[in-house]
Amino acid sequence: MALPGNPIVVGLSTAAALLVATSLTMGLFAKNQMPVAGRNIIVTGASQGMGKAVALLLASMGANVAIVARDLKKLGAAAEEIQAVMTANASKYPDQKLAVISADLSEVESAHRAVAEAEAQIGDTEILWCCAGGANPGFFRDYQPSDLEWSMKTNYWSAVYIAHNVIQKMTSRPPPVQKYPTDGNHQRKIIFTSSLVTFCPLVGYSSYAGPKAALRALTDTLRQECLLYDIGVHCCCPGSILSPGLENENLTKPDVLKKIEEEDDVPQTPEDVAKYCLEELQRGQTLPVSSFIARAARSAMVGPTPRVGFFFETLLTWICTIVFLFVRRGHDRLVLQEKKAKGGYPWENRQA
Ligand SMILES: NC(=O)C1=CN([C@@H]2O[C@H](COP(=O)(O)OP(=O)(O)OC[C@H]3O[C@@H](n4cnc5c(N)ncnc54)[C@H](OP(=O)(O)O)[C@@H]3O)[C@@H](O)[C@H]2O)C=CC1
Ligand SMILES: CCCCCCCCCCCCCCCC(=O)[C@@H](N)CO
Repeated sequence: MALPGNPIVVGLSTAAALLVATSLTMGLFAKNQMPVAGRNIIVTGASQGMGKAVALLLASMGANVAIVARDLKKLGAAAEEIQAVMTANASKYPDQKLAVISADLSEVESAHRAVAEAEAQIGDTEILWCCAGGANPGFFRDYQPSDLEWSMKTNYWSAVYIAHNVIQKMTSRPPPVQKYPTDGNHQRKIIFTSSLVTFCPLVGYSSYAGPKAALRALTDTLRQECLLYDIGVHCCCPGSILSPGLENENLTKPDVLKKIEEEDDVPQTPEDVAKYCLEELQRGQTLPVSSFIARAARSAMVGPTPRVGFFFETLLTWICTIVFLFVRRGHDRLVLQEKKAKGGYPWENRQA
């Protein structure tokens, strides 16, 4: 037979072919899909937690940054840290700009004002990264209607009003000339922040999972429309972040949810979340995650959303679809234990 007989040659060429195939699918040879140096970026929720870490990271890489949140005192403290990073950068990236904007983004007029002020100070928006959000965990039956509305405003409208305004502005003018051109993709971008909860809804997050899943659905839909405008649309889905927001929500978090989170999730620092989400964005991932657990959950829930690293991600999809059956049953079991601890259904012998 005329097959290449030498096993070393066969072995080496197979290995080389596999390496090239995986490297291509894993995006190793791919271009940077999100260069940030010299670009104008609005970061919302940037006075603390993940948003502040994102703003600091982008500033350290040479971006012009506009930070938006409500409380001016917290904004001022964050601005000092960001300004220090920019000052240290001055020789590499001269004239880096920082804008500090106080606005309640859940109000449409304030959201529009925030964009106008940001653009007056740092220039036309090239990237909007929405981090503002927060959770008020509890049981659905115990919420007031206003609690449910609060979550929708805080997580959904605070991102949608500003993104809508920025997209209208972006599509009415051509992309700007790059101050630091690279061979990467300088496409403009909208980035939302959802949560791992959008892949694995959990007891206690009934007010939060809806708006966060809505952001993911919006991302998929808007990504498709934005092919018309060459604007990228992405939605970060991190697990627990060691932020002031998490400390605060833990004060009212149901015990059963705390238990699930302690067992299944390892909280990350805001800095790690910012770093890994940015790496995923630079690889072009539509739903960036920052931990393996979130990546596993995403793979089971990715559906038609584009994925980077198709072969590996699809293999993970097959495995995690099965694993998820057991994970969910484990969570259900913890909920049933909670029912027992509480003395049955609420209308029976209920203690709490
Ligand atoms: N912490 C976690 O465990 C996880 C969080 N997430 C999500 O990641 C994002 C960041 O979370 P985290 O780091 O905990 O954030 P924090 O809760 O610590 O901070 C929230 C930020 O958003 C701002 N903000 C809140 N509401 C508004 C509003 N209406 N208008 C303008 N700014 C607002 C806050 O400032 P101010 O109050 O002054 O307005 C603050 O800067 C959120 O979207 C969150 O849902 C996702 C997964 C896990
Ligand atoms: C295939 C296997 C997948 C397994 C997945 C199991 C995940 C369970 C852990 C859930 C952690 C919740 C993190 C998000 C919290 C959040 O968004 C709030 N803290 C907001 O502030």
